[in-house]
Amino acid sequence: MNLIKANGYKDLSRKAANVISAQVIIKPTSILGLATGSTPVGTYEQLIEWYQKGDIDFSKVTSVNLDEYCGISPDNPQSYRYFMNQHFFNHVNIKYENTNVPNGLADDMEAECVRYEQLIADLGGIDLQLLGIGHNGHIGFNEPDSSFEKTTHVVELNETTRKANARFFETLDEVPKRAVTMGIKSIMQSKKILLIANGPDKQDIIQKALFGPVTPEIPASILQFHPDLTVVYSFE
Ligand SMILES: N[C@@H]1[C@@H](O)[C@H](O)[C@@H](COP(=O)(O)O)O[C@@H]1O
Repeated sequence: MNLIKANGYKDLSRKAANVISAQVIIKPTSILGLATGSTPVGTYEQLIEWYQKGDIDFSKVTSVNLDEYCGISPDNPQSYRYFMNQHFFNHVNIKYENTNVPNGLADDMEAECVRYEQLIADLGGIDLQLLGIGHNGHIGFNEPDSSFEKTTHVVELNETTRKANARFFETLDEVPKRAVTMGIKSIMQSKKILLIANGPDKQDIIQKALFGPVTPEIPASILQFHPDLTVVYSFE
């Protein structure tokens, strides 16, 4: 595990963007696993800035996002597809057809999970997966559970997660109750993982996830077993 302490959010964003940038420069056809949430926003901003300066080229990159809410259309500003377009895809030269987010509106969610998992396999797996972390240790939307759910699946979001995400919605009632997420196996099979955590409220869960027992009650704790994990954090 490679632990990198950053001095505040701007520094964290720059350091995380450096890891992604190095990946894309070394392998322009990289498969990037991308994440939503407030933490990666600064990382995307930094990457956009470097793209605009001509330092990084996304034209051959393919992306696969971790998760999406069920029952929300891609045009809905609260959807993760919309988030990715707004915060990243619309500002760089990644080809839209090479960007993938699970379809939360699929009629048959089971089939959508199978399709998404197969898509990742057909791409040859993820080269670098970016992850944030929820206060309960969730990664993607893999919520604390009695076992590690392996592949892409539909989850019932728990109350802490819905409350934490309610800030993006008008009311808590509007926060979807279900989401589709890559599973632990999908994430763990990524060749490299970059976990980012920002703010004093993430210190406790990072401590538990990285240095406590590996348990599905703290989904991120499985990352201790990943052979190429980089964690960039700032608890300021
Ligand atoms: N599904 C996302 C996660 O992928 C993200 O890591 C988490 C933390 O978000 P934030 O970075 O806003 O704390 O929020 C959501 O639940």
